Amino acid sequence: MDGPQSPSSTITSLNSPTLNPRKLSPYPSQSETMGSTSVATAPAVKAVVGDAGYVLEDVPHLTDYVPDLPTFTNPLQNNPAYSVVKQYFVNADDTVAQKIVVHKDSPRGTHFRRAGPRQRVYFESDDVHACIVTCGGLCPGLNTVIREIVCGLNHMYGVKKIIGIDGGYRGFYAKNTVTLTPKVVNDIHKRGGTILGTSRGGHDTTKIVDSIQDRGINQVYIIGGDGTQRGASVIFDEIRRRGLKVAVAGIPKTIDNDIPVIDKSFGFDTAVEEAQRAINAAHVEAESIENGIGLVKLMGRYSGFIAMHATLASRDVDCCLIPELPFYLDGPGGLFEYIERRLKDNGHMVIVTAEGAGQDLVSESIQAGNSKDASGNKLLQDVGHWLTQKIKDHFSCRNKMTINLKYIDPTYMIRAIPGNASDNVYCTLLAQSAVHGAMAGFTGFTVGPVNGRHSYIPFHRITEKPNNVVITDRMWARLLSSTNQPSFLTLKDVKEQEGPAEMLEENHLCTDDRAVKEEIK
Ligand SMILES: Nc1ncnc2c1ncn2[C@@H]1O[C@H](COP(=O)(O)OP(=O)(O)OP(=O)(O)O)[C@@H](O)[C@H]1O
Ligand SMILES: O=P(O)(O)OC[C@H]1O[C@](O)(CO)[C@@H](O)[C@@H]1O
Ligand SMILES: [Mg+2]
Repeated sequence: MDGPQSPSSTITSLNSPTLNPRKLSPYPSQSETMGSTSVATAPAVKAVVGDAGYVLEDVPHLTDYVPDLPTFTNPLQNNPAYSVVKQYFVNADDTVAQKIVVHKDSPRGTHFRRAGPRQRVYFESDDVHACIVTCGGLCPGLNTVIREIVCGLNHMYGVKKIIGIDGGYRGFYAKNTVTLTPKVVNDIHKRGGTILGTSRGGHDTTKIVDSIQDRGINQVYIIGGDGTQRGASVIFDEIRRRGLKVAVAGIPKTIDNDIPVIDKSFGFDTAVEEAQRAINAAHVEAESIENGIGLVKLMGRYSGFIAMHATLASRDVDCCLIPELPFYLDGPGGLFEYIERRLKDNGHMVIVTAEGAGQDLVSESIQAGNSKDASGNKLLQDVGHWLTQKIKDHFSCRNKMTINLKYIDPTYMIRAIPGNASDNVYCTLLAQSAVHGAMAGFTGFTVGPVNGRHSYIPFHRITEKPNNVVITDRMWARLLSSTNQPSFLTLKDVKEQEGPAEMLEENHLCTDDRAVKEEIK
């Protein structure tokens, strides 16, 4: 059987006694979303509950709200490249476990629908009219994802009508579109940025869905971070409310790696690799001069993954500061004391700070306004300049010690480069998984690897909370042991940081989500 739903177990509806979809659902209730026009709507959360605590958090399907849709043979069945591959098509029942470290009696936990091609599709190739949009900040690999969506649609499914939306969400209603063909996108993966342009703000749901409807678009590929996926979720809600046969697929983009559930985001590896160049430069500068300090600022608004991984990779870093780590400057166990000791012991040091680190401290000393960008994200104070000044002031005070501090801010240089080899392969898989999902009629999903297997994840799981570094986790312990920096933590801080035991598990960049487990209890 190859259909949208797993044949096993029960489909949990809005009235399920097992899960409480109102608490899980980011969507308004049916009565809230239904206007005067009456269309069939699917349950806000699709969950299949099985034995031993198994839960499939499924994604919506066009058949949930558009009745009697015909299906077609997947053209890949006759594609010379793919038809020879045994088991190329994904079994309709395949799901991917979010939790892979299990104990004898522990519940099997949350699963997601496995991504990949299905035997039957819900679009005829000639009828597909796809569009691609990129939103939010830049990230290495954006162009690769665009390229591979275009090539995947064209080469695998014979789709010819593909357009690009110019300049993010507002491009749907304020700009002309761009025609995308395999020829147009052939070389773009070698360039940084996005050939489609991007923007923050400008998300007008009604105008966007009007534009989708007016242009006859029936597959929407939305590449962007947490804000973008929130925008994609409300676009999907409106499309479903209007009863349109339009598949909405999100491809998660975030250089900060702050999207939960997925193993890691594309561009992250490239960013960590590129950050090594800045850290090397800081180290060369610092060790060439007496009491040299190299300070490098890396991206990471609320999540310090780039700083943490760049530090671990480099081994030249003596101190890493991230948004998740409360630190302090003065007194025993503080940053100044550590710098002094390190300079006395080693003659030089390298500090890496994520841009979001120490924002509370910076705001205390600089009268911070509450400015936001066009998407409503808080604009951060420059921790790099602030730290530079603070360190210089501290050591020059009463001629304490002569130091030489060099500050390097490579943030935009890192963000603007093309994806590296491994990110390019990763982007290809993301794009192809999104294409397979949309062709198979799935909608309202974000695609991404969960424990190494590409999966379709409902929007609300991606947007409900950010992925953060857990500083009571083993990865941060490795960092502390590599840098020898103070932990800056009191026992009380540790207790507050600690979640249940599973929060302390390692293996993945992403942190586990407890919401559903709480629901199931
Ligand atoms: N809650 C929301 N509802 C609808 N649209 C949103 C929402 N949040 C953000 N958006 C829209 O999504 C787009 C991108 O959002 P944002 O600028 O926050 O970047 P992002 O996708 O989070 O990427 P990144 O933060 O990694 O650069 C913007 O056009 C913004 O208007
Ligand atoms: O200057 P912009 O374009 O607003 O982007 C800066 C932000 O974008 C990010 O790279 C996320 O995409 C953050 O790390 C950073 O704070
Ligand atoms: Mg964001």
